[in-house]
Amino acid sequence: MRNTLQKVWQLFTAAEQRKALGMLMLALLMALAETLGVLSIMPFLSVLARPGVIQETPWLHELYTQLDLAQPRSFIMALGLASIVLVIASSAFKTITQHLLNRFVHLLRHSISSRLMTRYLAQPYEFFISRNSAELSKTILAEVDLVMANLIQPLSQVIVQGIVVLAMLALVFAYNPFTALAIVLVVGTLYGLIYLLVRRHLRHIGTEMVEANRQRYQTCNEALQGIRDIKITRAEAAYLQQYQHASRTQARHMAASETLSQTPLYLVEATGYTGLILIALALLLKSDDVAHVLPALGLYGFAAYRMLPAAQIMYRGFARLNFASATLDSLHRDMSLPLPAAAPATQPAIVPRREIRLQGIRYAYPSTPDRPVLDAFDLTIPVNTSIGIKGPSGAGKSTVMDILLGLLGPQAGTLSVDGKTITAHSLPAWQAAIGYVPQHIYIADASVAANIAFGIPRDKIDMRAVERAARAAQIHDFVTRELPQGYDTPVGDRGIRLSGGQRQRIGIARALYRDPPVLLMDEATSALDGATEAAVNEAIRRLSGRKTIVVIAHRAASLLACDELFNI
Ligand SMILES: Nc1ncnc2c1ncn2[C@@H]1O[C@H](COP(=O)(O)OP(=O)(O)OP(=O)(O)O)[C@@H](O)[C@H]1O
Repeated sequence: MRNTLQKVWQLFTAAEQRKALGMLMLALLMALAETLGVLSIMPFLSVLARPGVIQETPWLHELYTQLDLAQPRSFIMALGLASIVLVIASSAFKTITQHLLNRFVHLLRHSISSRLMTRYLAQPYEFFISRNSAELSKTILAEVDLVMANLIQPLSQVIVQGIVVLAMLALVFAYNPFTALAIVLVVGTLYGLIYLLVRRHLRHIGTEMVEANRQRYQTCNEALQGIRDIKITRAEAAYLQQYQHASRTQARHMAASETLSQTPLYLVEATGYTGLILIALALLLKSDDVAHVLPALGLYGFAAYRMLPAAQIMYRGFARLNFASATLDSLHRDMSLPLPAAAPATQPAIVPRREIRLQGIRYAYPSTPDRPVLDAFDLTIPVNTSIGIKGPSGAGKSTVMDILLGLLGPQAGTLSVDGKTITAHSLPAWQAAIGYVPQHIYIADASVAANIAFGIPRDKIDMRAVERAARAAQIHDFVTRELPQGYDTPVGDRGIRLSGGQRQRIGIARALYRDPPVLLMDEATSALDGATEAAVNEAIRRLSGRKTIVVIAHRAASLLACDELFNI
C-alpha cells in the first residue's frame, strides 16, 4: 500500500504535488463543513422534542435571549432554518471541492500521458525496435486512463471520504465514546474482513487484465495494419478469436472488480440500519424521555447517513487500488525511462567538406548482443561523390545506413564528419544535413504536399521547394495532371490511394525537400518501373557532384550511376 502511494506520488510533478496538498486542505475544510452540518441537527431536535431544554442548556438560553424571539416556537424555526442553511452551504462547498478535485485528476491524466509521450519520443531508435508499438500506444492511451479511473480517482476519494468518516467518528466520539468505538469495531471489522478476502483476488485479476489489454491492442493493431495479408490468407477468424479471448478476459475482470468493490454496501447498510434501531432501543431503555433520545438518534442517524456512503467509497477505493496496482507498475516503469539531455534545438547543419567516415564499427542488435552484424567495419565516403553499397540480403546494408543516420549507436567505433566525431550532442545537426529515403516509406494520412514537406506545419510549407523536390523525384507530372486537388490531394491512410512506385517517389521527394547536402537511399527505387527508375536515377546523377550520396540497391541498374561501389 505504501509502495503504491509512493509510486503514485512520484508520477506527479513538483507543482502537482503542491496542488495535491492544497486539495487535501480543501478536503479537510469540507469535512469540517460536513461535521458542522451534522452537528446542527442536535439543538434543533432537542428543542423540538422538549422546549424546556432552552432553559436547561446555558448556551441555548443565551442564544434564545440574544435573538429576542417572542416564543420558543420561533426559536425552533430559527434553529431548523440555521441547520438547513448549514447543510446547504456544506453541500455547495462539497460540490465545489469535488469539482476542483475532478479537475485536478483529469488534468493529471493529460499531464501524465503528455509526459509519457515526451519520454517515449525522446528514447533512442533502439528502444523502439525492442518494444511493440501497440504496447506503447496502449500505455499512453489506455493505461494512463486506467490508472486515473482505478487508482488516482479512488485514491482521492479514499482521502476525502476518509477525512469525512474521521470527522463523523470524532463527532460521535465526543458525544458518546462507547458508541463511537462500537461503530468503528463493527463497520471496520466488516469492511476489513471483506477487504482481506478480496484483496489478493483483485491483485491477481488486475495483473491478468493488464496482459489482456496488451493483447487486445496488439491484435487490433496487427489485424488492421496487416489487413491485406489477413484477407488473402483468410486469417480473419484467427485474429478475431485472439481479440475476443483477450477482450472477454478484460470484460470479465472489470466486472468482477466492480462487483467486488460494490458488494459490502448492502451488507453495511443493513448493519447500519440494525445498529440504529438497537441504539434507539438501548437509549429508550436507559431513559423513557423521548426528548433525550431524539437528538442522539438524530445525530447517529445523520452521522450514519453521511458516514456509510463515505466508508463504502473508501472501501471501493482500496479495492480498486489493488486491481490497478499492476497497471501502475507498468506505467511507473515507463515514466522512469531516462530522458536524454536535450540537444540544443537549432544548431546549424553539419555540412561535410571532405569526408564522412565510419571507423572500427561494431554493431549487434539488442536482441542478439553476441552476434554483431558489423565488426571492425570501415567505410570512407568522400564528399560530393556517390557510393553504391551492395551485398547479399541480411549482410547489414540497412544497418550501415542506420548508423550513418545516427539511429543506431554502435557499441564500438565512430561516425565522423571531416574528422569530427558525431556525438549525441551534435547528432541533430548532423541529421539536419541528411535526406533519407528508407526501404519502407511511411506515408501519413495527409496531402501530397504535407507528405513531401514531412513534419512541417501546413502554413510553413514552402510550395516551391515541394515542387522542385517532386520534379526531381519524377512525381510532379502525376500530381498535377492526375490528382484531383494536385498537391492538396489527401493520400489516405498510409498512402493507400497511391501505387507502391508513387509512394516511393513521394519518399524521394521528401528526402530532397530540404535540399540536403547528404542523401542516403535504401532501396529507394526498387518499386519503380525501368523507365521511371532510369529517370529518377538520372535526376539523382545530376545531383551528384553537388551532394554526397549513398545508395543501397540490389539491382545493378540502380548502382550504375554511382562513382564507387562498396561490397558488404
Ligand atoms: N531489429 C533487429 N533486431 C535483431 N536483428 C536484426 C534487426 N534488424 C535487422 N537484424 C538483423 O541484422 C542483419 C542485417 O540486417 P540488415 O537489414 O542491415 O540487412 P540488409 O543487408 O539491409 O538486408 P536486405 O538487403 O535484405 O535489406 C540481418 O541478419 C537481420 O536479421
